[in-house]
Amino acid sequence: MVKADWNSAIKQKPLCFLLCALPLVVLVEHWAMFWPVMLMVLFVGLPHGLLDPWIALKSVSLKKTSTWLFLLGYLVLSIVVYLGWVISPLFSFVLFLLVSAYHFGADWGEQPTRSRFQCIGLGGIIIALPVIFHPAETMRLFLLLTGYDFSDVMWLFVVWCVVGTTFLLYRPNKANLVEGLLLVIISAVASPFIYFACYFCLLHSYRHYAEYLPRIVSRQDFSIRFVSLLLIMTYLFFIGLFLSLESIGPVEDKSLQTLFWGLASLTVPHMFVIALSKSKKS
Ligand SMILES: CC1=C(/C=C/C(C)=C/C=C/C(C)=C/C=C/C=C(C)/C=C/C=C(C)/C=C/C2=C(C)CCCC2(C)C)C(C)(C)CCC1
Ligand SMILES: [Fe+2]
Repeated sequence: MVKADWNSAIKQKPLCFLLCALPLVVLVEHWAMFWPVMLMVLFVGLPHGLLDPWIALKSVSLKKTSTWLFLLGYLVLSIVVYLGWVISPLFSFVLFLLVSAYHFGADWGEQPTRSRFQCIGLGGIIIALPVIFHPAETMRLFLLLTGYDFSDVMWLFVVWCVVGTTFLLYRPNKANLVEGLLLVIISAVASPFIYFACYFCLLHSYRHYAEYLPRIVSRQDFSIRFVSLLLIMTYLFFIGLFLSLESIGPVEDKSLQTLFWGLASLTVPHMFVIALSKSKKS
């Protein structure tokens, strides 16, 4: 895709999705979009991790691991990350941002074209945009998730975004540039959560399904029943998390806490799997 011309760059499916989302984001009141968008994250974005067992167990390093051992490891790692968040929310949050940036940045290129450091920089653009356009609302969400006020270090996000943009412009890929531009527009007009959902579902998760799903469903070991079981387990995990949280403030805030804490717990094992699959020969 590096040498693609503008014409094919703007015909990429994720770009079409973002273009379709744009009028909705501009025209519909954001409070009215909260629950539909939350459902989109839960039913479109969240399940993209369900392909992880099929991706991981095909990789060279885990080929001989039993499925149950893999699932247990995945679950234990998610719980450890969640407990880390309970013990030290600040440290875990910073780690979550860095790990997410790497995971998101990899959407815009990975080794050998981009180093890990560059991926973290590129992913920083995605994370920093709502901080830049909606500082008060984003700081409120960060406070909700960690109990810490990040207003004094907001400039770090600006620096992160500038570094990421430099990487994006250096050796530019036209599709990535158009995507970046659309994300800037959406982050400027949408609330941070709606912007995140657009990126997470329409771009990140779509790419993941497009890359892995056709190969996986054609395999003999793919089972709809097993995926459904994992999906039910995931929703039970989220429902348990929601019920275990103390209810202070509106139910929307509690749902956002559940969503981001849940995603943070799943991010580390999910990232390991993707890193394994990208480490070639999987
Ligand atoms: C397989 C398996 C399973 C499942 C899994 C899954 C389902 C996964 C998923 C995964 C996933 C699904 C992942 C995700 C990730 C995500 C992320 C990584 C995110 C991030 C985010 C961020 C970073 C954000 C930020 C912010 C905020 C917070 C606020 C507003 C603004 C902003 C946007 C900036 C289970 C456990 C059942 C069991 C075992 C096996
Ligand atoms: Fe992902």
